[in-house]
Amino acid sequence: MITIDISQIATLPTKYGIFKIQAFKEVTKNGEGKEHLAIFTDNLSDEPIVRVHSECLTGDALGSVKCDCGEQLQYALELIAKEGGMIIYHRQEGRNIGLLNKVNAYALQDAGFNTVEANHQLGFKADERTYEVVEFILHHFGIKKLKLLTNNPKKIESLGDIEIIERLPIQITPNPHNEGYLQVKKDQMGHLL
Ligand SMILES: Nc1nc2c(ncn2[C@@H]2O[C@H](COP(=O)(O)OP(=O)(O)OP(=O)(O)O)[C@@H](O)[C@H]2O)c(=O)[nH]1
Ligand SMILES: [Zn+2]
Repeated sequence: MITIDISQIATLPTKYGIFKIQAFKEVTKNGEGKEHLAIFTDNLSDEPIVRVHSECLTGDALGSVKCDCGEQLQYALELIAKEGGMIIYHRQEGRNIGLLNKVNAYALQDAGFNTVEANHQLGFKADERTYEVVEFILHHFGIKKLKLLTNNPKKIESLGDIEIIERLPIQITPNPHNEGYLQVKKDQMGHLL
C-alpha cells in the first residue's frame, strides 16, 4: 500500500491549450517521496486518451535530442489538448535510476556502451520503473478503460486492472543523435517502433 497526498485541482493554461492540473505526492515511511502530476482536459470521456510520460529532465526541459522524450511530450500535449485526455507526468527519471545515475549512464554511452549496457554497468536493470502510483492516479479519477499513448508494451502490461482498449503509437522522427538509442529500444527493450 502506498500513501499519497493529493493537491487541489488548478487551471494550467499552456501554449497547447488549457488544462487542469493536480499533484500526487508519495509519502514514505522515511518522509517525503516523489511528486507526480496529472494534467488533463475538462472533457474526460469514459475511455480517455492517456499518456504516462516518464520524467526526462534533459529531454523534457532542456531540449536534449539524445532521446525522444521531449518531442513525445510535446506531441502528447498537443494531441490531448485537441482530443481530450490525460497526461500522467511520472517522476521516475532515467527509467527510475535518477538523474545522477542517468548522467553517469550518458557518460558510459559517450564511451561506447548503449543505453541498456550503460544501466547494467551501473548495476541496474535496463528499466527500473514501477507503476503503482500511475494505477493510483487512474483509480482516483475513476478511469477504468483508456487508450494508451505509448510504444512500450511493458507499460501496457503494467497498469494492473486498468483496461487498455487501444494502443496509440507515439513516434517521432529519429535524428542522428537518437537513432542508435531508438534502435536499441526496438531491438532490446521490445518497443513497437
Ligand atoms: N537510464 C536511462 N534512462 C533514459 C535514457 N534515455 C532516456 N531515459 C529515460 O527513459 C524514460 C523514457 O523511457 P522511454 O524508453 O523513452 O519510453 P517509454 O516511456 O518506455 O515508452 P513510450 O511510452 O513509448 O515513450 C525517461 O525516464 C527518461 O529519463 C538513458 O540513456 N538511460
Ligand atoms: Zn529522454
